[in-house]
Amino acid sequence: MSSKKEINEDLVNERRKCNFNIQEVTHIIDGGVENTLQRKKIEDVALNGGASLDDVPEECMNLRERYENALRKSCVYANILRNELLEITGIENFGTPVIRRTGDAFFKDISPFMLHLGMFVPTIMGQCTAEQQGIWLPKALDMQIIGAYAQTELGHGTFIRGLETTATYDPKTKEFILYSPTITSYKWWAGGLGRTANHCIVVAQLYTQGKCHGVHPFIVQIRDLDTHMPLPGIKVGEIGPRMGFNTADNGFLGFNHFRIPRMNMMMKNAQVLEDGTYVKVARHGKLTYGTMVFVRVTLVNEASFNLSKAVTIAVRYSAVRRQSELRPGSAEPQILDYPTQQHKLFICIATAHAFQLTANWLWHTFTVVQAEMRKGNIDTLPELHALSSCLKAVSTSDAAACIEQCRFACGGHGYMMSSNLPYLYSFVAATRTYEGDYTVLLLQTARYLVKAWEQAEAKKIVTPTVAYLNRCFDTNEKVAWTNSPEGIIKSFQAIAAGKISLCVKNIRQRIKTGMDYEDAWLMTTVQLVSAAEAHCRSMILDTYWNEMQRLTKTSSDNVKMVLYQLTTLYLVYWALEKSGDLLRYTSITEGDIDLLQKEYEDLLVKIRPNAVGLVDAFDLRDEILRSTLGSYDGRVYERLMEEVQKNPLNKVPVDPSFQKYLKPFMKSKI
Ligand SMILES: CCCCCCCCCCCCCCC/C=C/C(=O)SCCNC(=O)CCNC(=O)[C@H](O)C(C)(C)COP(=O)(O)OP(=O)(O)OC[C@H]1O[C@@H](n2cnc3c(N)ncnc32)[C@H](O)[C@@H]1OP(=O)(O)O
Ligand SMILES: Cc1cc2nc3c(=O)[nH]c(=O)nc-3n(C[C@H](O)[C@H](O)[C@H](O)COP(=O)(O)OP(=O)(O)OC[C@H]3O[C@@H](n4cnc5c(N)ncnc54)[C@H](O)[C@@H]3O)c2cc1C
Repeated sequence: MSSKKEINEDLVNERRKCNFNIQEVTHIIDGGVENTLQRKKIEDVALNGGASLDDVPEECMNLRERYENALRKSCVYANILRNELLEITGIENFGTPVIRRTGDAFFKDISPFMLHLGMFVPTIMGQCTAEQQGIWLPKALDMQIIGAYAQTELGHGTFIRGLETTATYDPKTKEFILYSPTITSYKWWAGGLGRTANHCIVVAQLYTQGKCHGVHPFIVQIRDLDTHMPLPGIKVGEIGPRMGFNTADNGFLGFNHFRIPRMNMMMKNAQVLEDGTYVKVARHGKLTYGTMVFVRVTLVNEASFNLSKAVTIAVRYSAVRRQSELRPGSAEPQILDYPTQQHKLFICIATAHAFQLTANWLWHTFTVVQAEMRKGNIDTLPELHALSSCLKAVSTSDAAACIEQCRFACGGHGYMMSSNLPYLYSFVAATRTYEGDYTVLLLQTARYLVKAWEQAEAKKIVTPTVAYLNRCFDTNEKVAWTNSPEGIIKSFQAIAAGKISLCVKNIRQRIKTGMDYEDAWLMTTVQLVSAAEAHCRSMILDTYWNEMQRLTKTSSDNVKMVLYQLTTLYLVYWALEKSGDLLRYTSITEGDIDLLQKEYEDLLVKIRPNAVGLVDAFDLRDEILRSTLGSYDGRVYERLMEEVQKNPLNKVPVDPSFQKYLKPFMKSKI
C-alpha cells in the first residue's frame, strides 16, 4: 500500500506518457484562459469556505437526516453564493454553470435550493414585468424568500394545456382564486416544494370574465415566513423516495380556494386588468414556456459536465485497476489496456467534448434569440425551440447511457455509492425525463423538420440549422460516400433529410388512404422520432467538428493531434453505429464499413497513451468528483477502506439486531 500522500504508480506513469499540454486542453474546454482562471477563482472561494465533507456519507443517512443535512449544507453554500460568488460573477451571471458546479462539492445528491436557483429565479427574470421583478427579484436573490416551480400535476406533465389547477380572477377583491378541483390536479414533483419553499411559481388555467385563457404562471406564497406553517387553503408535502433527487424534497401541492393578489400573476406576456379584462402582450403564444427553453439549453451543459465527471472516475480507475492475464503467467494488465475497455471509455471523453462545444454554441444561439426577442423579433423562436428540444433530448439520453457505461467499466466497485457513479447516473437519467420527456421533445423537433421540408420543397430558403434540406431536396440518388470528417457529416445530413422525406411521404400516403392528418402523423411518429434524432446527430457532429477546428487553430501540434483523434473517433463511432442508415442513404459499401472499423480500432490505440491526460484536462477537483475510485491520486483501495470506516453499521462489532432477531431465530426449532 502506498502512503497517504503518494500518487498511485500507474497513474504517475500514465501522466508521464501523456504527450500533450493538459492545460491547453483545459482552456479549450473552459472556453479560453480567462474562463479557466475565473472558474478556478470561483472554486477556490466556494470550496475554501468549507465544502462540507460529511462525516457520515449521505447514503448512510435515513430520509430525514439526509434532508436536514442537505438543508444545513445548502445554507452554508447559499451564504457563500450570495456573499462571495455573486460578487465575482456579477448578479446577471448568477446561474453560470461554473457556480453550479461548485455545488457538487457540497451535495452528492441535490440541494433543496436547486430549483429556487435553477427555475424560480429564472422565471421571475423571464416572466415578470420590470415592476414585478423589482418586487420579487431582490428578495429571491437574497433568499429572503425561497421558491419552487410547480407546473407538473399528478395527472399531467407533458401536456401542459391539460393542467387542471385553476386561477379565477375576482374583480371585486382584485384577487385570483387558486383551486385544485380533482386529485389529478394536485401539483406533483416540484423540487424544493415539499419541505423547503415558502413560495412557488404555479402554472394554472387562467379564468377571467367567464372565459379560460389557457395556462399562465403565478407567484404564490404557500408558507408563513416566520413559522413555515402552510397557509390556510394550502395542502403541501413531500412525494416520497425516488430513484435519485432524494434530498430535493420534491413536493405535492393543492389549493382550496386560495386567494392571491392580482399582481401575483406574472404579467410580462399577458395581463389581467383590474376590471378583469385579459390583455395579451406577447406576440408568440408560447413565451410562457420560456423557462423550460432556458433550462433545456442549460441541460446540454449539465449532460457534458456530469459525463466528464463519470469518465474521469472510470478512466483513472481503469489505469489503477489490474485484472486477468494476457498470456499465461504474465503480469496482470491495467484494465485500460483492453481495447474493449477503451471502446467503452474513449467515446465518453469525446461525447463530453462534443456536448460541451454544442452547449456553448447553443447558449450563444439562445442569447442571440433573446436579444432579438427583446427588440420584438420572434421569428427565430421556433428554430430555437426545435434546437433546444432535440439537443436536450439526445444529450441527456446519450449522457445517461455513457455514464452507465462508465459504471460497467468499473466492475463491482462502480456499483458502490461511494464511487459516485450511481448518483451521477440517477441524476442524469432524470434529465432525460424532466423538462420535457425524450420522445415528446424529439416530436417537437420533428414538427419543425416537416415544416422545413415543405418549405424546401416549395423552393423557399429554410433556416440555417436545416439549410442542408435545400441541398438534399432534389437528390433522389444516394449521397456519394467519402470517408472524411466532412464526408461523414454530409452523410448524416443525407440520413436526416432522407428520413424526414420518408416521414412526409408516409404521412401523405396515409392521408391518401383516408386518414386525417392527426392520425397520419400519429402512425408516423416512430419514424418522426428517428428523423429528429438523425437531424440532431448531424448537428452535434457538425458543431463538434467545426468548433474544434476553430478552437484549435492556434494550439500546439500535439494538442491539435489528440483532439483531432478524439473528434474523428466520435465521427467514426457514430458512422459505425448508424451503418445501416448509411447503407440506406449513401453509397457506402461493406468494404468502406470494414475500413471504418479498422480506423476506429487504430484510433483507440492512438488515444490510449493520452487517456489519463485527457480526463485530467477536465480539471475536476476531488472535492467536486467525490469518488473513491476517481480521485487524482488514484488511492482507490485505500479510499474504499476509509469509506468502510464511516459506515454506521460498522460502529459496533455486533449489531443489536443479532440479539433481537438472529439469535432467537437460530435457536428456534423447526
Ligand atoms: C447554484 C447555481 C444554480 C444555477 C442554476 C443552474 C441550473 C442547471 C440545472 C437546472 C436544473 C433544473 C432542474 C429542473 C427539474 C425539473 C423541472 C421540470 O421538469 S419543470 C416542468 C417541465 N415540463 C415540461 O417540460 C413539459 C413538456 N411539455 C411541453 O413543453 C409542451 O407541453 C409541449 C411542447 C410538449 C406541447 O405543448 P402544447 O402547448 O400542447 O403545444 P403544441 O404541441 O400544440 O404546439 C403548439 C406550437 O407551439 C410550439 N411550441 C411548443 N413549445 C414551445 C416553446 N417552449 N417555445 C416555442 N414554441 C413552442 C410547437 O412547436 C408548436 O408549433 P407549431 O408551429 O404549431 O408546430
Ligand atoms: C426528478 C424530477 C424532477 C422534476 N421536477 C419538476 C419540477 O421541479 N417542477 C415541475 O413542474 N415538474 C417537475 N418534474 C416533472 C417532469 O417535468 C415531468 O415528469 C416530465 O415533463 C414528463 O411528464 P410526465 O411525467 O407527465 O410523463 P408522461 O407524459 O406521462 O410520459 C409517460 C410516457 O408517455 C409518453 N408520451 C406522453 N405524451 C406523449 C406524446 N404526445 N407522444 C408520444 N409519447 C408521449 C412519454 O414519451 C413517456 O414515455 C420532475 C420530474 C422528475 C423525474
